Amino acid sequence: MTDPVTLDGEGQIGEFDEKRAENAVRELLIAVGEDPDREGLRETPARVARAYRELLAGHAQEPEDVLTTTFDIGHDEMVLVKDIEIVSLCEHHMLPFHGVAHIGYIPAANGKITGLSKLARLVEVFARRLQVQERLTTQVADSLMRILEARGVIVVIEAEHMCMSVRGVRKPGAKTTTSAVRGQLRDATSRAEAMSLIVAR
Ligand SMILES: Nc1nc2c(ncn2[C@@H]2O[C@H](COP(=O)(O)OP(=O)(O)OP(=O)(O)O)[C@@H](O)[C@H]2O)c(=O)[nH]1
Ligand SMILES: [Zn+2]
Repeated sequence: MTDPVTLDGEGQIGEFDEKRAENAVRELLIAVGEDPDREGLRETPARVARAYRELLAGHAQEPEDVLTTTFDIGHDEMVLVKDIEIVSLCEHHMLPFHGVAHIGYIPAANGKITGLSKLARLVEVFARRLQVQERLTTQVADSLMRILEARGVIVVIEAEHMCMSVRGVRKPGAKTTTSAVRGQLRDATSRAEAMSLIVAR
């Protein structure tokens, strides 16, 4: 039998086994004292399995799959896309965390830039995996540096974790901010400038 969930460092895992996920949800329903065969729950294992397939679709994708369209328009100043809504699944509790990502980069010296929507698609690739917010942030930043050969990158993610709001410590509204800054944007002045654009409303 192949091992279906072997994580490597980049979060690539095996095929999503929908039947196995369904069986697991059925077991969970029994474990919490429910009758999985009652009318309202009959289709639930299949629905939940489909939901997880969707929420974890990024495990089957690579950043290269979405950072495809590149143009050379000779723009060499920062490009910043703000308030990209994200939903991810925390790997500790498998509960969602949701919020916004802000992504800025200084294009390569050869002026290679990508389509604006591709930045949002890139976040999706990594958000639709079992994650911690810090890793999500650094994976987006490192992919942009590597694939676009960007001269600098800043990624800031602000999110609320359901595992902190609906259970455990129960602090709804608490927001976590993470950032990853690479290349030329690490310079104090550039970093401050980028941050001021990100916080400006
Ligand atoms: N750094 C980091 N921590 C996270 C993230 N998502 C969830 N956590 C934390 O992971 C930790 C897991 O702690 P544990 O003590 O093993 O689990 P727990 O008993 O459920 O912890 P509580 O949430 O405090 O009840 C918790 O403190 C969560 O808040 C994340 O994206 N980044
Ligand atoms: Zn959690």
